[in-house]
Amino acid sequence: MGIQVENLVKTFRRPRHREGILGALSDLVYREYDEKKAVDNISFKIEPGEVVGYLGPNGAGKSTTIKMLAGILTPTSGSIRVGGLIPHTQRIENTKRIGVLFGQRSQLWWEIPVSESFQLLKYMYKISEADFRKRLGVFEELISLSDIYHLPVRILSLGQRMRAEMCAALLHQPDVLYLDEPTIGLDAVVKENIRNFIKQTNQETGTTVVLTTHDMPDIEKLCSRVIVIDRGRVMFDGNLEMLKHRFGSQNKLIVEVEDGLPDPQRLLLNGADEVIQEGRSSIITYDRNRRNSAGFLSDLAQLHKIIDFSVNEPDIEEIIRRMYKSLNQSDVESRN
Ligand SMILES: Nc1ncnc2c1ncn2[C@@H]1O[C@H](COP(=O)(O)OP(=O)(O)OP(=O)(O)O)[C@@H](O)[C@H]1O
Repeated sequence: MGIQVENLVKTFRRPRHREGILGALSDLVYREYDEKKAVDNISFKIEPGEVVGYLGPNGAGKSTTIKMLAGILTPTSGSIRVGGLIPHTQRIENTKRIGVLFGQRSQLWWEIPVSESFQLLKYMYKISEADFRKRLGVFEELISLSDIYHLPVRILSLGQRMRAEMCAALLHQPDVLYLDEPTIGLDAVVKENIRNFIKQTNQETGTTVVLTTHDMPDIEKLCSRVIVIDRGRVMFDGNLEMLKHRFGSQNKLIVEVEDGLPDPQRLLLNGADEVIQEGRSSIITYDRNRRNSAGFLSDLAQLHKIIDFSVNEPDIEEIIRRMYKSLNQSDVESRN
């Protein structure tokens, strides 16, 4: 199922708190409000079966968008179509076709065993006994459920609960899955299990997946495309290769020479963007679209005996960090 979002806006009205006792009394008599545009004219189109990472710094508007896509929040303006439906007006039909997981909040009933939550979901979504059994079998195979199936949710560890939450979100075999921070707070092994589960579900059932995350391996492992937002606006929409090309052209050459340290000024004159010396190593940062490691190495070899060297390309974590930094810089520039 595809998703179409056009000129989406969500403005929140927040009561303004005036300072001091007089301020508090005035607040009681006459409330003033601040407006916050959490989502500011966002448009994108997601094809059926795509796995899209919806990224951005804290407070960028990711959760607000997901809540509008899921029909939990009503947009201030703009339009959303999920498989042709308008989520906030056709809530019931829409809910049947989507699965939602908010990593920070539980969708399961706290006091009752996972198995009974699943029975309730089976009833709510009118899942046949045969389909129910079949899906439990798939979940068991992909993520293993039997160890926690009869335990009440409140006694589950975070990792155990997230396994149950993922299965609960997928029990009715939704066409679209919205995941808000699905791996937050999990240990490395559970994270990897959850990622595999999402990937296999997408591959086997063609479920469209939109996920927000601050976890870079989630993105690398899962997302064929990323949409990056900042202060409610789309800053980048494309595949990871495009993102790497735009923000990941800086390589690091790490060199160790026999006789002391090379002259940083000379390296900077030769086109290095930055030279950091740590112990016996020199870390030379350069833009690989303009320079290459061979150039630096041959120049260094004229004056030094090179003992060791390596070249590091930036990983996705570094690329996103640079992108967020450049978003902040453009903010500072536009304010000046
Ligand atoms: N119910 C609300 N009332 C008022 N303001 C809100 C409400 N929900 C979110 N906001 C504000 O809207 C902005 C976007 O919030 P949102 O939760 O969508 O960000 P986010 O990108 O998901 O952030 P994070 O990565 O920290 O989860 C923030 O400034 C937030 O304070």
